[in-house]
Amino acid sequence: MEIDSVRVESSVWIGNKRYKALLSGWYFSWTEIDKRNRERKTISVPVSEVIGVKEGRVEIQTQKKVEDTDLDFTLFYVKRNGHGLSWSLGRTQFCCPSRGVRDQWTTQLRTALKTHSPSRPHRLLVFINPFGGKKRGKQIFHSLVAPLFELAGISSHVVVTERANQARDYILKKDLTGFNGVICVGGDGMFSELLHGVIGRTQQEAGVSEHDPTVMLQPCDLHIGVIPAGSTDCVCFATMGINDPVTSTLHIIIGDSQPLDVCSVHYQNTLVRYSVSMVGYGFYGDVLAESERHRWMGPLRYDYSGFMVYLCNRSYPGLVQYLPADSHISSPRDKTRCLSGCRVCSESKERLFPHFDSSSSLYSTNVSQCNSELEGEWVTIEGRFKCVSLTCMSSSCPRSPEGLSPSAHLADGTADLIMVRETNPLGFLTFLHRHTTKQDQFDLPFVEVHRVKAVRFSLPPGEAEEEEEEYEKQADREIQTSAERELEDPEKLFCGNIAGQSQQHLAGWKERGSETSRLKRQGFACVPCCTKPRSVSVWNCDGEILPHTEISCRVHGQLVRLFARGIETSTMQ
Ligand SMILES: CCCCCCCCCCCCC/C=C/[C@@H](O)[C@H](COP(=O)(O)O)NC(=O)CCCCC
Ligand SMILES: Nc1ncnc2c1ncn2[C@@H]1O[C@H](COP(=O)(O)OP(=O)(O)O)[C@@H](O)[C@H]1O
Ligand SMILES: [Ca+2]
Repeated sequence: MEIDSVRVESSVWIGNKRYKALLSGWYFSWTEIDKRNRERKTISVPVSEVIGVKEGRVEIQTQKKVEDTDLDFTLFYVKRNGHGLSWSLGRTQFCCPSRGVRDQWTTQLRTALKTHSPSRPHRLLVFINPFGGKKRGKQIFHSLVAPLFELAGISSHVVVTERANQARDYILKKDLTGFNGVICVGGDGMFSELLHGVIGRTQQEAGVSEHDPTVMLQPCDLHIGVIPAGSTDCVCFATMGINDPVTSTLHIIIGDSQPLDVCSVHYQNTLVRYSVSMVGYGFYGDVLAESERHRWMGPLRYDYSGFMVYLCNRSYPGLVQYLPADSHISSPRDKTRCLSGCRVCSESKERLFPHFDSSSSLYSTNVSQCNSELEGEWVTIEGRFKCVSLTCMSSSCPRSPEGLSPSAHLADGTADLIMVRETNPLGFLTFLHRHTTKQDQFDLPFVEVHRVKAVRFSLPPGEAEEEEEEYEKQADREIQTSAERELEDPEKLFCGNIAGQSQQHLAGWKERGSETSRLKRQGFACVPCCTKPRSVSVWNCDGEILPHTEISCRVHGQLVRLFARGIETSTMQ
């Protein structure tokens, strides 16, 4: 074996073939040597993508040695499948000429791993929503995720949630010392809980008021990981290009880091919620409100409700004001894509954090800095809309592989405002259908899209009071909705599949249900489709119904970090 400060090299065997193994700089590679000593095919793995090195011949699932030998070691690494977005665990067994050489390889590889991957997590806090999506969260974690964490030497503390907001409250209140990240196994709603916990805690610790809509929020260090097990899984899909638990787990293990823009939603001077995917009024709000009554359908509830709400053919009056972003940097119709290593996003960092103090890793929360982000001329648009949506990222998901706004950026400090004016049913169907194809959904006469830093929505003066009064009356008659009736008989929520679930689980759902009915009493939530005229819709904020109609939204560039790297272009091994 040859070792110098930058290279380690030796002959090894894989099966009955001889190879030259080489560790050089950032890469470990092995090249087949044929019988005439000529070099053949090389496989090269970046050290940063090595998952683990084990002595002996080790199986993936059991991690047990299948044969006790002093000469072998097994390398586990990231393997790209298909177009490269889907990752799986690669495994290669190497046989060395002597035990000494084997021990040197394992030592050198482990040292290289520490040097080249300093930001890997060692301890993670994991929250599993047992009821998200198709209710397979626990199974996904224990069969696919936990064995990989163990292989990579990551320890985890697992909390299976028993009620809504348990994960958020845990992050806000408990001691998180020693954790390098928080992970959710669930959908966008579960991600949103972690988002609120992490942002809230960071602001508490930094002494920043989340309610002040003009304040510069403190960016969060604690990384968030998403193992998709929900209904839409938009956050996962839009940051990785795929919804696959193993791919997500591998991104977490290697400590990938992707900054993400977050939109804060305020009602007057109170923070209502944060959003990363969609704040949507009109169609998307109505779909969500309708879908809550059909939760028992699982992910299909959105397709069913989408169809029902489409048939209602509603449009709503509104006054939209927005603060445009710098159109010289990028535009929602520039046909570009935010991909891994995106130039627009990396160049945004300096603009977003001009006073970053690298010695303390703190960002000055100077209000004047923040106000400079809020400088510019507001634009006002009034009309009747089928929907008004704001998205900080593309919001691509399996239902819409290109997303709500295909050219939006994950971390540029802007969001895209999409306004779809009142149109005929066929026109709106064309708009919706284009979300499922590569056709431009903005190339329609009744659609407007703008890249923005902030948005305000209100009901047009005059019309507002009259219509809200009428809506309040309608909503009062709807207090006893079918959702409530289902909650009185919670087994229906789970489609009869309730055996073995604790009362506490039901209480969690009940808490959500009573929140929904409280909103209904206030006249904010949806009433059964099509039966009555309505002039006020609701806001869908990452899958939660907001309790206010008149809101203001502001984008906070790169506020949180995910264990992800953005969507990679094809990089086959
Ligand atoms: C004729 C075909 C029409 C197809 C229309 C497709 C449009 C899809 C746009 C999807 C945007 C998704 C934005 C993400 C929203 C999620 O945060 C939210 C909650 O997800 P989860 O917690 O996983 O349940 N999902 C939704 O609001 C569902 C919207 C579905 C609209 C049809
Ligand atoms: N144990 C639980 N019981 C009831 N609700 C829960 C529980 N754990 C999490 N939740 C809530 O369920 C909502 C939906 O969860 P999510 O994982 O996003 O699934 P889905 O994608 O199917 O909507 C989230 O908003 C979360 O707050
Ligand atoms: Ca953005």
